[in-house]
Order: sequence, then structure tokens, then C-alpha cells
Amino acid sequence: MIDVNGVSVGYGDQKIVEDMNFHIDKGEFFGILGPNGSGKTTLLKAMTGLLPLMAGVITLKGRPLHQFSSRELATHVAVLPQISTEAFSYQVRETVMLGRYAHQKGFFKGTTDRDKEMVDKVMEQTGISSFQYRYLHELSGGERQRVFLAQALAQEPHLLLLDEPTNHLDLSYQKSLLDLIKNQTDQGTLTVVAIFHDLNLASLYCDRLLLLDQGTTKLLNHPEEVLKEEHIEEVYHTKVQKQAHPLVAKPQMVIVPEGSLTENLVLDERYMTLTEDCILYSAPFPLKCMSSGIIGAGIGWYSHFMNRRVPVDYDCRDYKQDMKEYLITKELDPSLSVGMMTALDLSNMICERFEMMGKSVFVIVTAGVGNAMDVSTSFQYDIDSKPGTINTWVFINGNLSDEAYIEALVTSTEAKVKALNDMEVRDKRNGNLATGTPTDSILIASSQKGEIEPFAGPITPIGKLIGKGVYEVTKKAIQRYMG
Ligand SMILES: Nc1ncnc2c1ncn2[C@@H]1O[C@H](COP(=O)(O)OP(=O)(O)OP(=O)(O)O)[C@@H](O)[C@H]1O
Repeated sequence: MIDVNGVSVGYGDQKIVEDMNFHIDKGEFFGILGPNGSGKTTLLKAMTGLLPLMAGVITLKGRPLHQFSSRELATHVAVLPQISTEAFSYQVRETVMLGRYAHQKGFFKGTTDRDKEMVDKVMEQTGISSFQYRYLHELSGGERQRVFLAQALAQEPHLLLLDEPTNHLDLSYQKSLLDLIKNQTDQGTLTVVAIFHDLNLASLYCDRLLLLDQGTTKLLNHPEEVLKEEHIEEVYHTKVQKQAHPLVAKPQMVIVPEGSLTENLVLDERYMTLTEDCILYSAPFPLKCMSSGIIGAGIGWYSHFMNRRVPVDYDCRDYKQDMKEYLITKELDPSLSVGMMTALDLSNMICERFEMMGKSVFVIVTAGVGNAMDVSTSFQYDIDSKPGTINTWVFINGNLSDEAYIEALVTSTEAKVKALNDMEVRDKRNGNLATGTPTDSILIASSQKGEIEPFAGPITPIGKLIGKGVYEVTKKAIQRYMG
């Protein structure tokens, strides 16, 4: 669709963008990223044919841009520039109709039914029909942005060039605008080049991203490749953290506010309360957790950790809701809590802190092993989910990478199995050494302070502490359970 070959461009004799080379395919959603002043708008202006090139050539459908008349170019390309706040005296509908100019034919260039239909359609799509007879200067920034987008769409372009299209738009209009455009690129009827400041929106909607650094190409690739912490930190000179979007396979980047990493309280027994009906650990700050709790499962930040004792014959259909209500009776916010259940007498709980080389972990285990089983033979039996559970909580004073979370989980599980074996806990069905119970739960919770721990297997200090800690605490908990 569009080729940029050896392009340098700038103002006067000052080169701003240098030696750009890329090709954008028909139907592609192409994002341009970069810090303020890195040359994004200058490059986009060059692609509209507005700025004379200092070197190189830009071709649209194989023809150099400068060979198109402005009217002819307008039938192919529409532009949504950065909208300034100057006073506008046009009516909304008139403004959108201006987008039809290049399609109007003949000496008088009258408005056709097709023009009116198109204008109505794009006003509907951008949600501006209800104020089509108002004047632009009476509108909010976001409403005005949508009017100019409607004008660009009314042009029925093959290529749409957008300079910060979501600027001024609220969350819902950001999504509907980008969904609308993405739908057209997916159908192959539109190619989009858009400048983004929001890296997360760029990641969600763009097929490829061009990352500019001081007028040159830092990277041009798929979002997964471009949005790596090291690249973004190098170009934007700010600390970011990459994480997975919870529902879509696209990376998301979050900034880390100054001062949020300074507290240095050690996670230990001070924050734990044991009563007859629950073990509650209320951390002094939110912890990043990976767990299989009844609520608060998966990865998230939580402050309260509840191991609730339920009767042996507990049978609640809606146990999630039941757990939420229970937390509320304890004056805890369910959205900040991880909740687990056990039928065990909680006086059987064991907890202990383990420390080595300035690092530490605090482990809490409740081990009801009456229903213990050998996982490798579980497929042979119809196992009901009778209470009888090992709940393992590992609180880590450290800063775990994603890999380290997974390894902490593996290390804890291995240590638990070793404790069961050494305590000769057996599967009553076949006499085999047990590996766990049918309903074991685990929580890895980390303070995320200090130096990053890239791994947490038994080769690392944190892994050694988890291995020793979970093994010893589980063994003692089994011993106490067995009396
Ligand atoms: N009309 C102009 N005349 C001279 N210099 C300009 C002009 N427009 C922009 N510049 C300069 O070119 C450089 C790049 O500007 P450009 O607008 O392309 O950056 P950008 O990456 O789009 O920035 P932002 O994120 O702030 O919108 C800046 O240093 C800017 O001052």
C-alpha cells in the first residue's frame, strides 16, 4: 500500500527524521510510537505529502506521492491531525460533509444522495448524529475529535493517517473508535497508520509498531517484540513493567510511580492472627500473589489472606459468594483478599520464618492428610472432594520475576511431596506413598521489593529457602495432624 524508502524529512534545513525505510501492507494497522519530539508527527506529515522530503521517496500504490494532485490524493488518503483548540465556526454536519469534497464531481460539485448517506453513516458510527447541527466551538474536545474522525471516514479513504486518534476521548469512545477502525482493517478495506502515546492501546490494536528514537528507527516489529521493558526504558528513559493482558494475548506496559517501592517491612508472623474459625494474614502493604484460592485466584495484588475453617460436611453450592460474605463479616474487602477453606482444626497450623543471606520467607501450612492420594493413580478412582486439604502459603520478602513465581510454585510443590513421602503418608486406596490431597491449594505472595529475583528454583537463595521452609513446615504440620 505505502512504501517509505530512505526518507529524511524536517523543517528548513533541519533534519528531524532520518533514513526511514518501511513498507505497510494493505489492511495493516501500523502504529508509530516514540517520546515527545521524536519525529512522529513529522513522519506522518511526510506520509500525507504535506512536507517536502529532504531525501528518499514515499510511494502510494507504487506511485510517488508528489505525482498525485491534492484532490486525487484525497480519494485515497484521509488524515486526522492533532486537533488544536482554536475556535471553529462550522456546523458539525457541514464539517463532516467537507470530507466528501474529493468525491464531488462536475462544475457545481453539488451534494449527492450518496454523499448524504455516507455522512449520516459515519456520524452514526462516531456517535455524533445527535449534535450534528451544533457548532464546533460549542463542543467538548472529545466530541470535536469524533467530528474530525467522521470527516476523515466520510472521505472513504483506503489509507487513514491518524495523529493521536484517542487524544481527548473517554475510555468508551477510545474503544469504540479503535474497534471501528480495526474492523475495517481486518476486512482489508482500510489501511491505518496511527501515532500513539498510549503503549497499551497500540499493543492491543496494531499489527506492527514503529518505535522512533530521536528521529531514527529504534525498532519495527510486532507489539510483543517492541514492547519489552528494556526497549521502552531505553527510549522513554522511565521505568516500566511489562505484564500480560488478562484476556487478550497482547503485552501491556505499566509505569511504576516514584516512591512506591520504598517501604521495607519484613513479612513475618506479626501480621498473622489465628482464631478458631480462621487464619488471617493481613499484610502491611499489598503483595503480588499467584494462588489457587477460592477467591483471589491467579495473579493479582492482595492484602488479606484468609484460610477459613468450614465443617466437615460443608456443602455450599455458591462457595465463592459464601466466602465473600464471610470476608465482609470480618470487615475485609473481598477484592483485596485471597480466600481458601479447610476442614482442619486450625490449632494444627504450623508457621515459621526462614532466613538466609539477607533474604527470607514466611511459610504457613495446614495439612489435613486424611484423604491423601497418589496423583499418578488418581485416574483409577472416583474421588469425591471430601475435606482434607493441604493449604500452603509462602510469603516471600523479595522481588520475583514471572519465571520466579512459576518456579516458586514448582519448588513449593516438590518440597510438599518430599515432606509427605518422608512422613510416609499413604493413599488409603492402594497403599502408595501420597503426593498430596485431591484439593490442595497454594499461595505464593511476594513483597516485590528490592533486587529482582529472576528465578526461584533450588539453585537460588529464595528457592533454597522455599524448599527448606515448605518441607519443614509441612512435615511438622503432618506430624501435628497425625498426633
Ligand atoms: N513546523 C516546525 N518547524 C520547525 N520545527 C518543528 C516544526 N514542527 C515540529 N518541529 C520540531 O521537530 C521535532 C519533532 O516534532 P514532532 O512534532 O514530529 O514530534 P512528535 O514525536 O510528534 O512529538 P509529540 O509526541 O510531542 O507530538 C521537534 O523538536 C519539534 O520542535
